[in-house]
Amino acid sequence: MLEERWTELADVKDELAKRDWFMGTSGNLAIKVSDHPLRFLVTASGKDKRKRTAEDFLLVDEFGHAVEETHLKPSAETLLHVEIYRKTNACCSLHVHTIDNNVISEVYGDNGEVTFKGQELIKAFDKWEEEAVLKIPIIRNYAHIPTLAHAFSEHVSGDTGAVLIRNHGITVWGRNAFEAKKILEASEFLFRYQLRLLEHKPYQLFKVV
Ligand SMILES: CSC[C@@H](O)[C@@H](O)C(=O)COP(=O)(O)O
Ligand SMILES: [Zn+2]
Repeated sequence: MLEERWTELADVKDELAKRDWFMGTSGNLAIKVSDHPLRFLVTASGKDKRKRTAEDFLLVDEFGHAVEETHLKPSAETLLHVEIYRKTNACCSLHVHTIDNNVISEVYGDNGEVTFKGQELIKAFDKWEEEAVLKIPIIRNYAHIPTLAHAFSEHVSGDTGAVLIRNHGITVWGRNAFEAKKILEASEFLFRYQLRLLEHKPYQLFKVV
């Protein structure tokens, strides 16, 4: 089980790396290994997530603490992943910093959310109705991680979801690695689309959907 999950997460990490979504040492990923007790693999802190090594992940508990003695440190943002597994049935959570998600979070940050409507890729969020509306919350970026995790937690519900952290990045979750990656890719598509649209129709910025 542990090995399977490790490989699954390492494969997703490689795919996101191919898209160049791990600038600097940014980004962190997690995958659930067991429910009772809660155990999940999370990326080790401060690493270049574009590299694949035997020390990429470590197993942590429901507090985000390493389960075994190790020189590795869990991701600085492990508490956000803890909130996801504490509050939902999600099994995988992904966090990336991209230029697009940062710009979107700044442009729409004062609204506390960004809204999408009439875009086919909204279906990736399991919204199949004709005029589906997708709202992605945008929270403030706190340097103090327990405070950030608390603010983040208010928007964590449902087994799939996404939250933007202003001028920082996005964290998404899904029932498995495939679904979390789908949500992440769809979000980044929508952000790029919205930014391109604003170049051509700047008034869209002020339109309330
Ligand atoms: C130096 S990059 C940004 C980090 O502060 C953080 O936001 C991040 O995404 C990666 O931190 P990490 O502790 O490696 O999981
Ligand atoms: Zn981050």
